[in-house]
Formats: sequence, structure tokens, C-alpha cells
Amino acid sequence: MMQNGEQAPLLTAEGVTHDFGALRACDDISLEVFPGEVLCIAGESGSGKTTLLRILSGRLAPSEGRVTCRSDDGLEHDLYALDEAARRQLMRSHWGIVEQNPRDGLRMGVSAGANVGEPLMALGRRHYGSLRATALDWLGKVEIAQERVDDLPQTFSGGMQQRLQIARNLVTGPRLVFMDEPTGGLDVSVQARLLDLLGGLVAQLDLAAIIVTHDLAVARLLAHRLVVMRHGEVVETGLTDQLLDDPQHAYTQLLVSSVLQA
Ligand SMILES: Nc1ncnc2c1ncn2[C@@H]1O[C@H](COP(=O)(O)OP(=O)(O)OP(=O)(O)O)[C@@H](O)[C@H]1O
Repeated sequence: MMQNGEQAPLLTAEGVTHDFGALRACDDISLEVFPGEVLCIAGESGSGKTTLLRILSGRLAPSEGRVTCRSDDGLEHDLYALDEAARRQLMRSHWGIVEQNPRDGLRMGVSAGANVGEPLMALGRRHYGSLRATALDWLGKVEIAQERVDDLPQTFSGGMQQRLQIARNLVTGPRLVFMDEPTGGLDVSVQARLLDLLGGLVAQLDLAAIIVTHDLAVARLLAHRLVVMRHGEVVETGLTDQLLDDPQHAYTQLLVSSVLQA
């Protein structure tokens, strides 16, 4: 029995299946994400992680199954039963989506400050001074020097661009953030710094997140819970530390041991 709204999942997938022609990319996947929880979806290349993330984040209607999300007012919404405009509004006001390549998630033609201010404007904030102050504050939170506020993102390093994309996504105060390989294209030392920053922000803001990664070290650092996928199916799921320390499924054992040997 649900005692209060906080205990209800923010997002629920039930029997999600997706076919690309004859290829079944996701097969009968069910999962839940609770407020403040970080869930990692791990698995090797081609296992269906990105497809699942796109379905969960409102960007790809599944061939079968249902994705339900809960809005701040406690109402449940069947994501793909909503019309396009209502779905987009819900996504804009409740979620952030961080792309692997920051160029896909940033507007490269406008300044860093505008990249952070725009999502707020889309939600109705208009006061220039306050938008700029919020943008400056967020640049600080993602460790970008505030004097770069008027610079274009293409003058930034890859790591800075990714941090800017994170600011653009978190500035609106989402409850849930989706990330696909957020450290994917970065050097190892830059990855470590970004993971540290992400972990800090997620905890501080009590964010829920669904993070796709092929890198179990990322899962170890960030995730409370882990879902391991293979050939479109979930082969194992559990609390991250338990699952990585004592994997039950042969495929997870192989994944874990290959990381340890690397
Ligand atoms: N738009 C598409 N059309 C046809 N097949 C697709 C499409 N997108 C993905 N696939 C196929 O679906 C399967 C799952 O792909 P997906 O990108 O979800 O896996 P992944 O685990 O995220 O892999 P990676 O880490 O390489 O991105 C793959 O066999 C892929 O080739």
C-alpha cells in the first residue's frame, strides 16, 4: 500500500518491446525508477541500451508495452498515450536529457549563458537580469569560469561542453535525468572529473537518473541500482554493489571479470 506520493515510482516501464524490422532491440522489459534513485543500464554494444533509453525518455514509441511517468502533481501519465505537445511539455518541465555528444544537446550557435537561460525561458521565465544571474550561478556549479558566459560552446573543450550541457539540463530543476554514455567521448582524466561532478550534483539535488553505460566503473560510481542487458533482454538487475560483487548471471560475471582484467 502506497503511504505517500514520494514512494511511488517516477517512471515505470511495463513489457517494453521494440523491433527494428526483424531485429528485436528490446524484449519485454519492465523496470521502475524511484525519486532520488540512480539507475544504470549496462551491457555491451548493441545490447539495446540506447533504444531502451529513447523509449523511456519519450523519444521512441515502443512496438509493445507501456511507459508511465508521474508528474509533480502526483498524476500518472501513459507517456505514449499523450499527444505530442502534452508529452513534450511534460518532458520539458520534469526531465533533463543529456546526450553523449554535447553538440547534440547544446545549441552551438548561441553563447554558454544563452544555452543555460533558454530552457528557463521555454518554461516562461523572462527577466533578463535574473536569467543571466541563474546562468552564471550554474556555470559556477559545473566548474566553468563565469567570464566564459558570453563565449560560444565551440570554443570550449569536450569536457567543458559536456558540463555546459549538464547545466542546461539541470537548470530547470528536473526530477529525472536521462544520460546516454555521458562520459563517452572524453579522455580518462576528464571522465573522472565529470563523474565526480555528476555524482555530487545528483546527490545534492536529490535527482533520479537513468544512465546508459557500457562502463561498469561508471555504474559503480554513480548508480544505486543496475540493469544488465544482453541481446535486448534484461539478464540481471539489483543493487549496484551487490550485483558487481556477486554477479549471478554468467554474462554479468563475464562483464565484471573483463573489466577487472582490463
Ligand atoms: N534506428 C535503427 N534502425 C535499425 N536498427 C537499429 C536502429 N537503432 C538501433 N538498431 C539496432 O538495435 C540494436 C540495439 O541497438 P542500441 O543502439 O540500442 O544498442 P546499445 O546497447 O545502445 O549499443 P551502443 O552502445 O553501441 O550504442 C542493434 O543491433 C542496432 O544495430
